[in-house]
Amino acid sequence: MPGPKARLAVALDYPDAEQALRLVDTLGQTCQWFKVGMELYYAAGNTIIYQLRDRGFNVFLDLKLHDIPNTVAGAVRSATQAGASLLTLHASGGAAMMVAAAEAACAPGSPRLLAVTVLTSMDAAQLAGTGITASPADQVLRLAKLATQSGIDGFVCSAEEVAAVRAATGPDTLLVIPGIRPTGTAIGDQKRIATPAQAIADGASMLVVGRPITQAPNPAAAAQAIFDEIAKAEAPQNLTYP
Ligand SMILES: O=c1ccn([C@@H]2O[C@H](COP(=O)(O)O)[C@@H](O)[C@H]2O)c(=O)[nH]1
Repeated sequence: MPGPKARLAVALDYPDAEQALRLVDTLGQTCQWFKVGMELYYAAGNTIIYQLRDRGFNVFLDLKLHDIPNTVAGAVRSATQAGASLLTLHASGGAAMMVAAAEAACAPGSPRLLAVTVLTSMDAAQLAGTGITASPADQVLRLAKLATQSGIDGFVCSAEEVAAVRAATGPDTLLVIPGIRPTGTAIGDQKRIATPAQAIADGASMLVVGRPITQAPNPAAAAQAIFDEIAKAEAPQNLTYP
C-alpha cells in the first residue's frame, strides 16, 4: 500500500499561479499530488501544470468536462498534451460522452479519467431541485455503474457513499473523495462530508482537500495532521491507487 502522501491531493483553488505556487512551496515536498481546478486553470492555463510537474509533483486536472462527445474527446487529447495524470468529467454527461472520453484516453501518456458523480456540495434537496428524485447515494451508484460500463477508470463521490461504491465496484476502482473536513474545520459550501480517517477507513483511494489546508494558519501543519490521520486509519487492503 502506498504511503499517506500518495493518498492526498491538495486543491489549489487560487486565482493565479503566484498564490498557488506560494502554497506549494510552503508545503515543500510533503505532498505528491496537487489538484488544479477551473479557477486556477482558467487563469494560468497549461503553464501551471508544467510548473508543478517541473517541481516533481503529479497533477490532477479537475476540469469536470461536460459537453458533447466530440468536444470532450478533444479536451481529453488536449489534457494529454499538457501532462495531467488525472482528469475529471461529469458522469451526468452520459454514456456516449464517457465512451468518447475513454477512447480518447487510450493514447499513450493520457490521464486517467475520473467521473464526478454527485457533487459533494449537493444534498438531497438540491438534487431534487435539478429534477433527480433519487437520493444522492442511489444517484452516485447509478452514475458509477454507468461510468464503469463506459470504460472510465474511477469516480469522484462523497465519503458518505464511498463504502457502498467500493463494495459495488471492487478494489481496482479509483475512488477519489472531496468534501473532507478534519474535525473542527469549517464546512463552508460542502454538504456531504467526513473526516480523513472515516473516508480512508470506508475505502477511499485518495482524498482531495482544499480549504482545510490552504486557509489554515499553518498549511504545512494542517497537511501533516491529515497525513497522520490517513496513516492511522484502518484502510481496506489491496486497493488500487492513482
Ligand atoms: O464533488 C466534488 C467534486 C470536486 N470538488 C473539488 O474538491 C475541492 C474541495 O475543496 P475544499 O476546499 O476542501 O472544499 C474543490 O477544488 C472542489 O472543486 C468537490 O469539492 N466536490
